[in-house]
Amino acid sequence: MENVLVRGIAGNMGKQAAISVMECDNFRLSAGVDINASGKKIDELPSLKKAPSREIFQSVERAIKEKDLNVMIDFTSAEGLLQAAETALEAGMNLIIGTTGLSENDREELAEMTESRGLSVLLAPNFSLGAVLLMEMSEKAAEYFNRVEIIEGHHQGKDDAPSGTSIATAEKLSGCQKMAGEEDIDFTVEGVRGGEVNNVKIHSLRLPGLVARQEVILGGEGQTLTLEHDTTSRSAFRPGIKLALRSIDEFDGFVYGLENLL
Ligand SMILES: NC(=O)C1=CN([C@@H]2O[C@H](COP(=O)(O)OP(=O)(O)OC[C@H]3O[C@@H](n4cnc5c(N)ncnc54)[C@H](OP(=O)(O)O)[C@@H]3O)[C@@H](O)[C@H]2O)C=CC1
Ligand SMILES: O=C(O)C1=N[C@H](C(=O)O)C[C@H](O)C1
Repeated sequence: MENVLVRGIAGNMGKQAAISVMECDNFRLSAGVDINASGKKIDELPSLKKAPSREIFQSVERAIKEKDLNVMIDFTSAEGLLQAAETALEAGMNLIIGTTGLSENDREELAEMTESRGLSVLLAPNFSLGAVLLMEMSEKAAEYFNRVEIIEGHHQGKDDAPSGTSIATAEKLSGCQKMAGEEDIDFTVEGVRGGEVNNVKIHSLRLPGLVARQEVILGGEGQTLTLEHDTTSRSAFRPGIKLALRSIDEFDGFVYGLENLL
């Protein structure tokens, strides 16, 4: 039986991660970490009433002192993530990270600290299988189109933009921009053409009523192709989190993207 710590357990996704652990044989929900909920028990959190009555700690250091832990799942924010990851790796834990907002440098640092300790880390910007398939299909479609742009939409509480998923998608599609380069347009409103990752334009919506969505729109001579994925409930992320848990002992080193486990 492997003991799992969920960091960010009181948040939207921490709860989904906790339920995923409870639904996986051979894994036990042993503890949580969360800034504001520390001192409470997991089963005191709304929507986790059926969870085991285990402690929520203030920090990973504290959790490690009190518990024997094998895996950490992280859904928090980019700030402080590398430090927490290093502490968990130092204690010999494998990591599943869903937190977004990390830079390319952060990813490289994570990869280095993973390899040097011979442990396993999965960093996945999206655990919903549909979103992962959308990325894969977009990459295939991009072979046949000249241009591509991404529109991503999320709830207003999201603290990073553009989304981790859109960044990962743009990184897969950069080869598509055969006619890339600044358009010959007078921009009367600054920023109106969106932001850019690897030459791919990304437009970010933040609106009440949205959970998460992404459109990849490819343009070619006389036609466009639109691939769209909508997450209407965060339960969509659970099958991917469970897949990550069941796979965590089957690979070594740093893996970026759930598609590598499919
Ligand atoms: N990979 C994927 O499939 C998905 C990834 N995400 C990503 O997951 C992350 C979390 O999203 P979401 O659950 O919606 O966010 P929430 O704000 O709902 O949850 C985050 C939780 O983590 C806590 N927290 C933040 N920083 C720390 C810290 N340093 N130590 C301990 N606890 C901390 C927060 O506490 P407090 O509220 O007090 O700050 C909060 O309870 C985001 O980066 C988001 O983009 C989201 C959905 C899917
Ligand atoms: O913050 C969210 O909600 C989500 N974040 C991830 C991202 O940034 O891509 C995944 C999903 O879109 C939900």
